[in-house]
Amino acid sequence: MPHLALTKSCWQNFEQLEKPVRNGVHKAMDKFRELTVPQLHADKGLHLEQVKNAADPRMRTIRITDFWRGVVLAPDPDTKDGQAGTFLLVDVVPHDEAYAKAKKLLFSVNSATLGLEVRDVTVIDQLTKSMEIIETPPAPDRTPPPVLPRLFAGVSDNDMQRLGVDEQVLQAVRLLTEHSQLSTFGPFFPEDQYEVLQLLSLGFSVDEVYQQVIVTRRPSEPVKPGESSLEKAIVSTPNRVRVITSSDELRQALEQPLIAWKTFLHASQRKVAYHPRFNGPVQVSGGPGTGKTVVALHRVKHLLDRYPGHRVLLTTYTNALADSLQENLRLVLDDDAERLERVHVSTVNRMAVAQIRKLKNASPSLLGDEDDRKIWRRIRKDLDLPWSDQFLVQEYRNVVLAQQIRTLDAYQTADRPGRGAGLRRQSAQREQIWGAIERYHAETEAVGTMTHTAACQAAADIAFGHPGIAVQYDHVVVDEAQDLHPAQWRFLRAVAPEGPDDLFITGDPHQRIYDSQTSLSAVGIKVTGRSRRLRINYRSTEEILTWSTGILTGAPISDMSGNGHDSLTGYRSLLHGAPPVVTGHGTEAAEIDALVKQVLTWCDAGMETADIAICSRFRMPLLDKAAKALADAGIKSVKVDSRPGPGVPGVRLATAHAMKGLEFRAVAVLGVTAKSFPFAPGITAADVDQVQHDSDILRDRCLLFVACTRAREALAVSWSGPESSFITPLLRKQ
Ligand SMILES: Nc1ncnc2c1ncn2[C@@H]1O[C@H](COP(=O)(O)OP(=O)(O)OP(=O)(O)O)[C@@H](O)[C@H]1O
Repeated sequence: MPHLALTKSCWQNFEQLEKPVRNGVHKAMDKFRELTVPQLHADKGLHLEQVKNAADPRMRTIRITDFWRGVVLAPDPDTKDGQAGTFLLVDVVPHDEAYAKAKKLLFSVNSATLGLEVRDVTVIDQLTKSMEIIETPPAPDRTPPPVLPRLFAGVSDNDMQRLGVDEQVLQAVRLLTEHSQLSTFGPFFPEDQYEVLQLLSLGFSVDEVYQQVIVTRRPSEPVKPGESSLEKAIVSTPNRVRVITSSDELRQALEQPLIAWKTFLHASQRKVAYHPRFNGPVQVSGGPGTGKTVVALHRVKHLLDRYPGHRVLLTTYTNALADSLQENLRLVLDDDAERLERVHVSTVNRMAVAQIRKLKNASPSLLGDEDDRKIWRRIRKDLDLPWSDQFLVQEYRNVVLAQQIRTLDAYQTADRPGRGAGLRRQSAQREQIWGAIERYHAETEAVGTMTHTAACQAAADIAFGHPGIAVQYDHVVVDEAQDLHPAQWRFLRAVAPEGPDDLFITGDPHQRIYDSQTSLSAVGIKVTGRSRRLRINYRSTEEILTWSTGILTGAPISDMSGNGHDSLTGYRSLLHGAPPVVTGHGTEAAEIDALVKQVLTWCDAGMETADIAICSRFRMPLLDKAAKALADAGIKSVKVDSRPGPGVPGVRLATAHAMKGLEFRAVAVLGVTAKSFPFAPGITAADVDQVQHDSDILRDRCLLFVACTRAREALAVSWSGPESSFITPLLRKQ
């Protein structure tokens, strides 16, 4: 019997089809599973027919209803698969459109990745011709235009071929002189070839592109003699094609809403998520929206399937993100109770508190940042210390807690990485600070309070000290890892005993928005040789991405392993849309007025209120004013902190910190002023500690970057009065 496969675009369009058409698809698909190829051809209802004058002689159409047709790619006729091979349902469209589409599509097998690819031959030819016309020499009496350097002049035809760029594409590519032309042409090229060209244009060498694209994608087994390369390509392209193996699978698949990330992983995502076994901790990094969370979810699935009976901890940074992970886990595990039961989803802090509660039979009372700072302020004043409250808070958190320093002697000799203000070893200054720390310990212990970070430290001590009592997991998967403090890492290390597939870590150092600079190796987590990077953004348009990435230009970002710097080189999106709306206003009232108009425009364009988020650095006063103005305009709003479920209507209101990990079709970032980004009271003065000052500024820069990169289709950035210095260079470019 023949097999059936569906392309990603066919799936994506299926949801929009009317019920009778969907029923027609089901009926047609049933026949593909029940009949032999000759029977399929003979079936009157199905009307499987070859398309005349098609660019690809294997193109067929099938009848779905009176007016709708399926566009189908038939197996290669001259191979044994011609009789039992895979039919690919490419799209379901009205009759005339189906024939027009079937005529111009050409499927091929990429010579390097061996993946299936498709192109509209006519469009590429037309684009090439239009470029050639521009190049035609001018009349003899006109001055010839300057010869522009070619975009890919440095890449030989042989190398292009080695990377799978074929003749038709190469002919077009050789005419390109600018990146913008590649962005216009690219989406018409076969996907793997476009990806190769994008990376080359971003400055990656031929060998680097070969490693990144070809090696990751090429199937490990070569095409066997007699096997059809088309057939092999169909099964080797899971990021764009889904092969259906049973009638139940088809029915279930078509009935469920399409969740592209569940089915069509990019090769680089699949390779790491479904890697059979890692010998130790793995780190996956990538810019915003590159699918790190998606990969983490698929890894959980893989671990549950590979290790029956094993238990997995899936952690993230905030409760809101943990809720969303739990929800998505249900989807990726198809609601399978047995596997769901073996996964615990929690924030690290919540786990740590549970750990302490288990041992001490009482919950610690947790100190918020503001209350913690008040304690330090009092101690500073009482002891008449020459340092600021902030200096003391940071010294305790980033040196003492980070390195588990428990005695004056240890503090006197400790390195203080990331701290610029010099404190000599064995000095009276360190002794003075230690006095304050002892006082802090005594005060907080007396009333039984601790910060979340201290709770993680205590929980790690319990876990290491009482292994019998501590909860342990066979595997720990960590999302949003960039902000974890060393104490949190130690706790995670304690709950995940060392071994194969012990820790799977995803994060992005460009989104570090808390004051935690951790080196994984310093907390005993060695990822050398097991570090992977994702580069394609699936969330935002290239326009939003380019603008947002500009906020970080020139800012050195240290990587998670602690061994060097991270970069967004090669980070890109395949989506395109309108550029961000970036506007300064004379007054806050004018900014809020413009916001309400913007939200109404987005709603008029068909967005639900829950698809829209409004964000500012702080809740007060802007978000409250925005909520009131929206209410006056009859638009409901709801705070993200109140954890509204996905079905609750209302524009989402969030502080920039609360936007971490979330995404919306449209995002308005308000109050991007010189006073808010950076927020001076939160920045250590340069003359107090230059290193900490730079790190505080960077943290605020990343915060604005995080807020802007939550937008999928539309981003509006606004301020009143002087704008943030982080965006001034971007305004000059506009
Ligand atoms: N292979 C895929 N196919 C389709 N959509 C995808 C794919 N991978 C990720 N996405 C979508 O891209 C968006 C971003 O994914 P995800 O949240 O996993 O990225 P992330 O790297 O964790 O982002 P961030 O670091 O900004 O929080 C989500 O809407 C997700 O569903």
